[in-house]
Amino acid sequence: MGILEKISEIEKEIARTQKNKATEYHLGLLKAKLAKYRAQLLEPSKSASSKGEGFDVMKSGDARVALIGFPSVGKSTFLSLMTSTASEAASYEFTTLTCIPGVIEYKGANIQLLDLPGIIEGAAQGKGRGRQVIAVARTADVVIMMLDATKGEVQRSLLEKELESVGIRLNKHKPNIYFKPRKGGGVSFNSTVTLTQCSEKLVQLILHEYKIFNAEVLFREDCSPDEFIDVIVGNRVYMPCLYVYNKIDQISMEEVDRLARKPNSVVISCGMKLNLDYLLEMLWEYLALTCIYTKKRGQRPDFTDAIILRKGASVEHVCHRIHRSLASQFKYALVWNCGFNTTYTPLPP
Ligand SMILES: Nc1nc2c(ncn2[C@@H]2O[C@H](COP(=O)(O)OP(=O)(O)OP(=O)(O)O)[C@@H](O)[C@H]2O)c(=O)[nH]1
Ligand SMILES: [K+]
Ligand SMILES: [Mg+2]
Repeated sequence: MGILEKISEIEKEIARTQKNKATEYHLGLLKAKLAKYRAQLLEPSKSASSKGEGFDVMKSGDARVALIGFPSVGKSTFLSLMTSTASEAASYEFTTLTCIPGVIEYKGANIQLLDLPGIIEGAAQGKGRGRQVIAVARTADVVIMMLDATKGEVQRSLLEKELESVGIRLNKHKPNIYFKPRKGGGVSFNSTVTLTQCSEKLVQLILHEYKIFNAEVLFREDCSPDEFIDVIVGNRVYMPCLYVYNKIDQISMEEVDRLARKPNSVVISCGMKLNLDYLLEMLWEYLALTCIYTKKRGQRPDFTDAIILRKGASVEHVCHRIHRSLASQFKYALVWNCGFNTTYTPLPP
């Protein structure tokens, strides 16, 4: 049996297994198996053709945003609107076949925007250019999931499922579980909170499935078995995602209103250039970038030249951006109106 068949067998079994106390362990085990097969599926295949030409775009600028969506939702139209790069747009599906980079200049930052081919159901298993697209998505700082406002919600959940199945976690934080395999001593299990979804026995079972017999596990949060598996597997990507509903020129005001109220969502029309400014504001927020301006003694700051860093960056990060020798000679900094961490925390080596 091929991996795909095994995956589908397990998925079917999970679907037909009733969720209750008696089946809890069985389900946990199935999920662990499922995650294992998916991981195998994602291992780069030996044949060179799967790599796909036209997808290895260099990272550049201060941040990277990937455009993910079904065909013909308006991704290329959006790239051409927001950047000085033109990406061919047309009414037929799969107009775009490679990764097309553009740059959005905003608040002095250069944000790399990547137009990508449309993806469809089954993308994660290699349908269309799904795998290449998803591989690019993993390298982004934020994903814009572009949706056609005239089409149903099913698009959104299908794409979420595709990304989920390859270990991309949208708008979720890393589960707060301490996990450390060790040489001996069995599994030591502890939790600082009451657990309603996992138990020591279930954790043991899942670990055994991964052939881990010695480890330290500490739950600091009431996590689910899936979240625990994510921690064991380890290569998950936790990524902010903005759901962008395009083509609102085609739907009623009531419908626009309904979509706009959904969490993490923005409504736009590329055709009529509606709400694009607001989308940029939201994107900026999701990228969590901050502008730092330097000033000379007795002079006003130079607001035309910002140092762009992630929120949470330290003064040391700023030093490194200015000159790599600055941090070692650094004595103190005067910081105004800061959205960033002013304590001096040495960078990891
Ligand atoms: N009505 C309307 N049509 C739009 C809007 N934005 C894009 N379109 C149209 O939608 C069609 C598809 O646009 P593309 O930009 O090619 O879509 P895409 O997502 O890049 O498509 P693929 O590259 O094939 O995946 C084109 O005919 C566009 O003119 C919009 O806001 N409103
Ligand atoms: K198209
Ligand atoms: Mg396109």
